[in-house]
Amino acid sequence: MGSSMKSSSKVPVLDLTSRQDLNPNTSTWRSISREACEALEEYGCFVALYDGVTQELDDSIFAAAEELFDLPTDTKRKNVNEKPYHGYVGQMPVIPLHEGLGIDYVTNKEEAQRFTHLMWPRGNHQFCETAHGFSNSVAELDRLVVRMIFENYGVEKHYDSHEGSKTYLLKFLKYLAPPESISMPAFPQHTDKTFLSILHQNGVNGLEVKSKDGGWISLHLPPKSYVVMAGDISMLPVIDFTSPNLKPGTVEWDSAVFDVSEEAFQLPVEIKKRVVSKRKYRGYVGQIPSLPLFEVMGVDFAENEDKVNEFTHKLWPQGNGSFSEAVMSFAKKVSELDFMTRRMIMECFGVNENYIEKHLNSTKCLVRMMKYQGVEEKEEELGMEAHTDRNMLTILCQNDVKDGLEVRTSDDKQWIKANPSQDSSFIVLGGATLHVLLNGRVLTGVHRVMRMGTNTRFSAGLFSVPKIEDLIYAPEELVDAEHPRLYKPFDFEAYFQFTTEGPERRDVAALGGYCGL
Ligand SMILES: O=C(O)CCC(=O)C(=O)O
Ligand SMILES: [Fe+2]
Repeated sequence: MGSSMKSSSKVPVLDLTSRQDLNPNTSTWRSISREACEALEEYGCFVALYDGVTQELDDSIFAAAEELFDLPTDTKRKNVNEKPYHGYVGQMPVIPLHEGLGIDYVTNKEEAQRFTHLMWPRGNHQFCETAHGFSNSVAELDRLVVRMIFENYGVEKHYDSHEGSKTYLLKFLKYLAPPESISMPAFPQHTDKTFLSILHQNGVNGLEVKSKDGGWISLHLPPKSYVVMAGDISMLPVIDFTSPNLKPGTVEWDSAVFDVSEEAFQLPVEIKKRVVSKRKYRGYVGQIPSLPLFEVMGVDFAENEDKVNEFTHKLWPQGNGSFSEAVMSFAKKVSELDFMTRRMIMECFGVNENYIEKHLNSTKCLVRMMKYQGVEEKEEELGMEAHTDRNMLTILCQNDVKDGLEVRTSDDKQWIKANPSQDSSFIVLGGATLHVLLNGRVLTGVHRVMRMGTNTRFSAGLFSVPKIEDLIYAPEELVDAEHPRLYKPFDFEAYFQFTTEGPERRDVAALGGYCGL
């Protein structure tokens, strides 16, 4: 579980109390915002001094926690939640000192009441008021910090939609003292799967954060302080490409894209099999024994009306205009983002204009619609195995089931949830072809889909794929003494074929073996 080396660094403490009179557009606001972001970049957290929670609530929240943990285990177990670590956690052999109970959607009064009623069927007004009141006060701190972050990074126009799409979970956490005062982890190292987490504790220290040098920093928290911790979701950069014409997340978009894919997947298996292709990952794929939750429909040449209609016709001989229309408009709209992104990347690396033009016209569109059945159990289940994409660029979006896609960090140590930051977000992934074309300048990220929760997740992706006739090679301007040419020109189709002959062949390492110099 990693080393226990201590670090001498200190996590910054920022004063966010009312004495600072924090108002947007003041210099204090801007400088504290900058400090907050610097701390999040450096340590992934900071300590906030905050007086928005009254002394009374501060006292009563820990009394409430004690009262809650004192309930019989069977009662606590009634708090089930399909999301891991949201319901009751306790009596786990690997973390014997720990117990946790989550109240999901706690800032909503009815939800706080529902939880209270579940634990105390005869009612516990005091508990409910405390949990709800404390959460609302801490949510104010969350909103303050999120506003600071958004403004500091110049994306304030997305603040409202971010806020609108957010819900709050209050977690009560208890850690028993270890026996005979030996020091042992009460909870293993991890990152939070949230955007931000805010932690408050009674007078007993224990939380440690890992610094960039790998050492552990112990947090000694003064009274009225809160640890503001960046979760995985804020680790992925968000880039604003908002265009008035591209409106995912709207009812129209969702119904265009995800309704038709639902309709297609509802067809009987024999019909879906009419579009099975010899080429894996095209046409229909489903009923894979190792991935029972997963099905996909891939429409190749989605920019070409005849090809799309031909595909549609195989599924619906009587025709289905809305399916063809949805596939083509998805391809057209998302291609704009694909072209823009690829152009920006290439311009950034100094690729000449002629090559960029030629390159942009050398791809075709594959639209893939994916379905991942929900799961009953509390456990996570694999929806799509870990892999890298082979094409140029992949752009993904999903229905209202945001959880699922995860990307692995380049040190291979962690999986980060790639949840969209808001309804209108797309996830952009570079494929192996882009990696070759840019002479290794961009990485090809390993990603997978994990399912949890009972709802069915639909995702849709635009895959820009080289046309068969073009050889892929890095232009001269990306090759110099510092960046020797890494790969021979390669034929995408032949490479694709190579990768289908064994799962390990999709690794970037295998790419080196295939066409490395
Ligand atoms: O469904 C998703 O979000 C991921 C799909 C994916 O990685 C793929 O089709 O290559
Ligand atoms: Fe993928």
